[in-house]
Amino acid sequence: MDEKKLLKVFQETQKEIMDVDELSQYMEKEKIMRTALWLSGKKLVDIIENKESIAVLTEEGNRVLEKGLPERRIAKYLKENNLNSIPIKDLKNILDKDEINAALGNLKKKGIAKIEKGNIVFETLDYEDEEEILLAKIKENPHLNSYNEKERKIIENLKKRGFLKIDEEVERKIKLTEKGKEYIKNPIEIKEEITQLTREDIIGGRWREAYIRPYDVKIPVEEVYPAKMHPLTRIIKEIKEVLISMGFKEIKSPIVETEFWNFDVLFEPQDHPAREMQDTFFLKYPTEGDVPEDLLRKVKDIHEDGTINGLKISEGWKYKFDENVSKRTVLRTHTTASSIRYLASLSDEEKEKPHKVFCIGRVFRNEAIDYKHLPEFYQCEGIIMDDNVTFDNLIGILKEFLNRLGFEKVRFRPAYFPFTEPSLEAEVYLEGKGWLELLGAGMFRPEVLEPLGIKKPVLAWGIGFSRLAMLKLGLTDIRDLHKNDLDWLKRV
Ligand SMILES: N[C@@H](Cc1ccccc1)C(=O)O
Repeated sequence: MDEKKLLKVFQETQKEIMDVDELSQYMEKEKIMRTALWLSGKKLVDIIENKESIAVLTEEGNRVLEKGLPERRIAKYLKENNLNSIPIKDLKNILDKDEINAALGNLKKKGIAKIEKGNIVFETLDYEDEEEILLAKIKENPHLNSYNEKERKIIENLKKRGFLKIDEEVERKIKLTEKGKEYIKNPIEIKEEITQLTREDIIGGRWREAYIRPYDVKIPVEEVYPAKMHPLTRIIKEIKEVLISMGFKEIKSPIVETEFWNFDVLFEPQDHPAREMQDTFFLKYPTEGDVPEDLLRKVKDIHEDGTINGLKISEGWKYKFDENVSKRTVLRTHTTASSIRYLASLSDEEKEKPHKVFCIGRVFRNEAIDYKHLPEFYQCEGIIMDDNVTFDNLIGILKEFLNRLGFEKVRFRPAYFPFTEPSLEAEVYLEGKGWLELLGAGMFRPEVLEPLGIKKPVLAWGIGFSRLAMLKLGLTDIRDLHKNDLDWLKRV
């Protein structure tokens, strides 16, 4: 209906081309462009855009218009006080500090006053100032192309002085095409139109007579940015949904961890290089954490000589285990600490049942910050405990998991972790980037499971989640994940 209305305006005014201002006498302004776009899609009109520079007075410029330029304010002051000169040092009573220098310079440049022995001496107090005149003119007519060269120079100066800024304005005209001209030769009948079908329309039968307007989803509209979750939160949610749909249950564990849970229980020897300063954040407060004594003894035996309750199951690491090291506190370096805490928490009865759990959380490593390293990042970790689960099952599950996260090509290669055997690393293929390492996995070693009294095999995997988030969001710098750049957040 609006389209017909607009064409009817052309028909009645017998004009061929009209701008938005003219048309707004006949139609609401917001509707004009939308309607014109629709008509131009039907080749009935052309939209002609004209970019034009306009000068807009700044807040300061408006003030000047009201009170005069700083140099004028000096002149006014002198006039009111029947003077024709003033010491420079007294200017601070009339002007702001930052106006003084410019005012002095301009008085001299414009030949309005001279400076003699620290005094400003005016030739005349009633002078015309081109800058003031032009400022007033621009307020009336901001279109730059209506000013001549000399005026433009002045405008340039007003801009430098901060009284104006130059903006670009797009002027749009709507012009009938040949097809449009043909169309308006015939009478235009405007029928009642339904844009939103209501219950009353349906019951009352109005739908039968009125024209029901179809949607045109191609009409450009202003972009809107609805409120949304941070992309990282969104991906965490997505991963959780995938894992929950695969039958996993979520677990959590503390960020401040003892070396015992972060390393010892995982059969990482106490002199393992990963514990060294460069990787682990050791905490000053609290210095020590609680460690279950019974388990501590078992873990100590396994580390020292590979025995469990006096039974030798492994070579062990053959060194002197230090219980004080176990109690030291660290920021957890991996979420495997959560998995192992979960296994240790199972009662005898629960140990008879199968378990599938996962944990997503922050982990910390003392690494130099660069495009792919942050000292704090996310990991997502999962375990499956059940009779007869095998390494093949692990590969199958990981393939499924990675596929569901949107990675189609996945490959595995052997790897080493102190707590799993066999171990593997999974890589995913990304178009244009090649193979990228994404996760580590394996079957917990007997040295890990036996002290916990777990007899069933346990599959475990840990995924570098921040990395995954980067890949999914198409970022090349991990720092961008946390920069909270609003433009990026709006779009992503
Ligand atoms: N925790 C290991 C990943 C891993 C988890 C579970 C099993 C094997 C490996 C890491 O941080 O790199």
